[in-house]
Amino acid sequence: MSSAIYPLLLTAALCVVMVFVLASLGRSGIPGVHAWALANGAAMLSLLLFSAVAGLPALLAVEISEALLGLSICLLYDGFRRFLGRPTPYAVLGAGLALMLAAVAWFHYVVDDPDTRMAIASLLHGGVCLAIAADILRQPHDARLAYAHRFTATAALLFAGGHLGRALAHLAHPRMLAGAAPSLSNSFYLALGTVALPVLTIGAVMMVHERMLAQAEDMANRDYLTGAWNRRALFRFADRELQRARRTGRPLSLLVLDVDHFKRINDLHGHAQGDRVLVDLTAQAGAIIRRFDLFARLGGEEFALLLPEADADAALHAAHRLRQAMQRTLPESSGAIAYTVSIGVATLREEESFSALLGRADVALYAAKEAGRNTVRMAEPPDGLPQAPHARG
Ligand SMILES: Nc1nc2c(ncn2[C@@H]2O[C@H](COP(=O)(O)OP(=O)(O)OP(=O)(O)O)[C@@H](O)[C@H]2O)c(=O)[nH]1
Repeated sequence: MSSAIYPLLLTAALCVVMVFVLASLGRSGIPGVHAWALANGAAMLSLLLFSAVAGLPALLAVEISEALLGLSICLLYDGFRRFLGRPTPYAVLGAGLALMLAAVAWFHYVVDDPDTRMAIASLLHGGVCLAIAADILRQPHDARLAYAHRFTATAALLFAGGHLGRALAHLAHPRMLAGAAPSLSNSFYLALGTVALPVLTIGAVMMVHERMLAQAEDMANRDYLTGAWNRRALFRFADRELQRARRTGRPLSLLVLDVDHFKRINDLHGHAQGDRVLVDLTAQAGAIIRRFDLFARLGGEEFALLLPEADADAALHAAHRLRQAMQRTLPESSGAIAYTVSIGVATLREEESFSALLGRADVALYAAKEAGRNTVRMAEPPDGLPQAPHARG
């Protein structure tokens, strides 16, 4: 048995392990997992055929094994496209695979030229690896997913470069890589060709894990109905911001807002329409707030907006903008749904806890309700300064 067979068998075994790993992620419902498992299955069969080459008919040893290996890289690509939420260009992939197989058969039966055969197969693999890297790099993603994305894109780029280099080497130096004696370049290209699929599958599994972690984090920190941060996330974020404000001496403000006569909206239009108001209000806030502000649902129809680096004037300005943006009428078949909000504003005092700040913002909200609703009220200012203006509009 040639020593070149061992890496092939080892990689085939790795592909089997990858199928089991991916099967364990099947329940996650994350798109792409099944395609990646099929890719590893196809690669495993192909590698077994390649390693049994001496005892096989030529068609199985060359065309079928190349077809399975080509199919495996195309399935891998399909998995990444599904994962990234993009349609797979099946026609292009199918045409590429068919062309590669036709060329392989030509350079097998018409002109027996193993170098050109290998170069053509490497071109397909290199091209697909390049497409995988480009798709991952192009996809905008959450910072929490950056590590696995970077790992996989870099690996795909390296494999693309390796495959393309291998194709050139076969074309430029026929027979250089086909010798039985294991030269450095021979071993390098063999290793490269065989480990690409398991390594890219490991990248895919890392990407799935990171996405699942981010989803679990969102489930723990986000409000299910509106997608706003929840009370738990607000308190954790506030704790960090409070410490930062103390350390840097920068201001920190909090807005508490509540939908006016929300019970009436529910009674008049139904609970589902009430929910719609809460979702709409969250979207309005999302369009206004800064990247580092945190908008959270405290519960029911009450929300909070934490404004790092905002003093009383800036917070009041933000509150007026929000109040205006949330004076809305939503079209509905049973009659338009009009809603408004009242807002209480407080700016952090020295040595004040977040609960105390929230309490003062709540008192200011109550004052806004008392003043007739659809208005903004400021909590009593820090250190006995005069009351900030709180005109409607
Ligand atoms: N649709 C919907 N209603 C909710 C939700 N959570 C709480 N509510 C309702 O919100 C209403 C709050 O009513 P109240 O606390 O009386 O306040 P309000 O009618 O908004 O009156 P003011 O705040 O004084 O202007 C109650 O009827 C709750 O059932 C929710 O997630 N969806």
